[in-house]
Amino acid sequence: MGKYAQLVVGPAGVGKSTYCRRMFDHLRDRKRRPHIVNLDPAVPGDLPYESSIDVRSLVTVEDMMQEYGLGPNGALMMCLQYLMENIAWFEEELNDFPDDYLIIDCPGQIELFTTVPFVKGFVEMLVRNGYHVCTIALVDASYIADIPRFLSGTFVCLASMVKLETAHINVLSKCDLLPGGTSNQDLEKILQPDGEYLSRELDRGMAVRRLSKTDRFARLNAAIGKIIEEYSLVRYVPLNFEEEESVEDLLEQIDMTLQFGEDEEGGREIPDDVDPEEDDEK
Ligand SMILES: Nc1nc2c(ncn2[C@@H]2O[C@H](COP(=O)(O)OP(=O)(O)OP(=O)(O)O)[C@@H](O)[C@H]2O)c(=O)[nH]1
Repeated sequence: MGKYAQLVVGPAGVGKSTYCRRMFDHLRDRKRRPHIVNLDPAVPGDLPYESSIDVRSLVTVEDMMQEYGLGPNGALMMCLQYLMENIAWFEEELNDFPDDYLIIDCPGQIELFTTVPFVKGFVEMLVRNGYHVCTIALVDASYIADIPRFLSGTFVCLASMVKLETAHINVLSKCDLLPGGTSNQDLEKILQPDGEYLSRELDRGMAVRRLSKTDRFARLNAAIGKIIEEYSLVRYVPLNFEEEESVEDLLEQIDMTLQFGEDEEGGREIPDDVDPEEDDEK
């Protein structure tokens, strides 16, 4: 049986902790063995879930602020550097979890996934320890009402995809909050991005913000739409925790991405009514 990890990333308030808690329940109901890891040393007080590993047992932002007189962002960087220097501590904690499934709640600061090397180093440590890692990048569904905002969220996802080099799934979080009038057609333009629609919306956004649209910007907007559509760089999975089917779909995609179940010795159970040999012949 393999070892799996979901690295849950996204800006502050996008729903990472909620995702971890709800994903934990779903995985446990499916007889997996999930563990939540809190990787954010800045969380004050109690976590909204029961964690199996909490980086705050090693170091906290508050400790670093007091010890070095740093502000919160500098202290966060210092904490993660400290974690990487003491990664043996984390690996020791992991030793208790053979064959298990980690759900890792990450801090929301974007620079951790774009410029500084800590999270990449952390992923490499997991891989070294036999984990198959999938990054789950969350973007708030409310962003789709404002395409320039949505695209900036999308480029953040893209940056973490390029930087972390793991299997990667973009998730549109909080879909239960989408306005009632949102049609499947509207949503489809986002989930399977329509380049022309995106560049048109970028042009429109500039007009609304009274920005002067030079040819150069027009070409840039067109190029952004094209990159996202033609190179299939970004696909989103909508997630609505109020709908069981939505969570099932996401889990299926994660399983496929992590190639869960390909290994005969473990992974997803094959339903009783399916003959694997017959299936192979198809
Ligand atoms: N309706 C709805 N609300 C959600 C959902 N996910 C999160 N929220 C709410 O959004 C707020 C932020 O959620 P968190 O899970 O704390 O977000 P986070 O990304 O962990 O936030 P930070 O830890 O600050 O980075 C909370 O009030 C949640 O209750 C969701 O799927 N649906």
